[in-house]
Amino acid sequence: MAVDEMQQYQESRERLAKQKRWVIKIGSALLTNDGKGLNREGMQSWVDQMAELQKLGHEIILVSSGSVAEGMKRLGLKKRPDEVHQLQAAAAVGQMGLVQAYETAFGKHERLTAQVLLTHDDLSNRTRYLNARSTLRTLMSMGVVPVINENDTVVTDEICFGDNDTLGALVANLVEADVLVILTDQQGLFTADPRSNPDARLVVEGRASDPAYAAMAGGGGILGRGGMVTKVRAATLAARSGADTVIVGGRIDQVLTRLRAGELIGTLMLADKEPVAARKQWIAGHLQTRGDLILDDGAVRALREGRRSLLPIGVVAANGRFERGEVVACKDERGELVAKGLVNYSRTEAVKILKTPSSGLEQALGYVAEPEMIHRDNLVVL
Ligand SMILES: Nc1ncnc2c1ncn2[C@@H]1O[C@H](COP(=O)(O)OP(=O)(O)O)[C@@H](O)[C@H]1O
Ligand SMILES: N[C@@H](CCC(=O)OP(=O)(O)O)C(=O)O
Repeated sequence: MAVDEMQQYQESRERLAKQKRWVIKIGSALLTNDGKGLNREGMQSWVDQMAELQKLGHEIILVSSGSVAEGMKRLGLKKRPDEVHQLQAAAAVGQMGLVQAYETAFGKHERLTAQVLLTHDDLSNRTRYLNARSTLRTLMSMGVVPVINENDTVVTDEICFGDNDTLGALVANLVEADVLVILTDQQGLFTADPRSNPDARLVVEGRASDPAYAAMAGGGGILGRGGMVTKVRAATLAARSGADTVIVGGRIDQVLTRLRAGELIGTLMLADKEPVAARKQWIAGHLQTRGDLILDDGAVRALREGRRSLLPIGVVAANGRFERGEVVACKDERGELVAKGLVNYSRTEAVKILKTPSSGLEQALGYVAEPEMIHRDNLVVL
């Protein structure tokens, strides 16, 4: 490796180490001791490291596979069932063991965990997306570690394909993570599948948008079956909201704390844009507006000059038909477009809280979903 190349790689790792919010995905291939139930020793070690990262000020969200493998052990199944309903049943049985194991492991650090089961559909439905986002944000603010897995009882595509990598990336988008770490059974992404190509070399760093990496990636093993293809795709998805992805060997001693120390381990796949810029481009470009909020002059100034959130007190009218989580246009009283954003309240709710100070929301609605009408991270000023 050339000296300046090495220096550039080192600098990227130091930047990575300082990032605050990490989604950590642990794959079946690692978690399950080659199919003999959960690898509890490994789990305790990753949990110890996550607790260490939390002490250093990082926010941690865990996406963990392993339910099918643990269910197989509990049910005494020798091989992974071919029938989907049996896989679903195994996942439901195994999920109990999985969350028990994490709760015990984090309990040693006096940390609580929370079980969150999601489907891809939950994350493409705007209302459910915002609900999941608020729950996860609240858990994080309480210092609780969300332990997320696919809800295999209600969806079957992923369980057949064995792909929690995509879920990891969608969660990274959902919580606007800075980093997605994918822990797996290989040291990282190699130029070809190392199981069949002994000459394959480890990729140290690349851009998530570079199509060359998809071509290097092959399918997976018997337990976790998505392979590297889904990990590379996950890096591309995570990059949409600006998260960098590291694909790295979970068996590397102290893997997470070493990433935190800026060590050059695994493969770093960089996003092209900063997180907020990426998210705003997504809001501005891809989503249709469902209604209009009319803002008073003070609110227009707060958005244009102060880069603030839009509060209900500055909204004088709400037109159209929109639900929580949909995109609305924000206009001034002359009808000129000021901004677009993901609204926290439906139109029916919004009309009840026009010109209302944050302290009056509970009285007007009977509950408070969020103090802002639109949070500034979800707002694109035009
Ligand atoms: N280019 C590659 N570099 C590294 N591993 C690869 C590559 N192509 C395919 N693989 C395979 O992907 C597997 C990891 O994927 P998978 O079994 O789905 O793991 P997990 O359960 O962690 O998601 C590795 O064991 C490896 O054999
Ligand atoms: N949700 C299931 C399957 C997910 C799965 O195996 O994904 P992966 O670890 O990416 O290969 C489980 O927890 O076993």
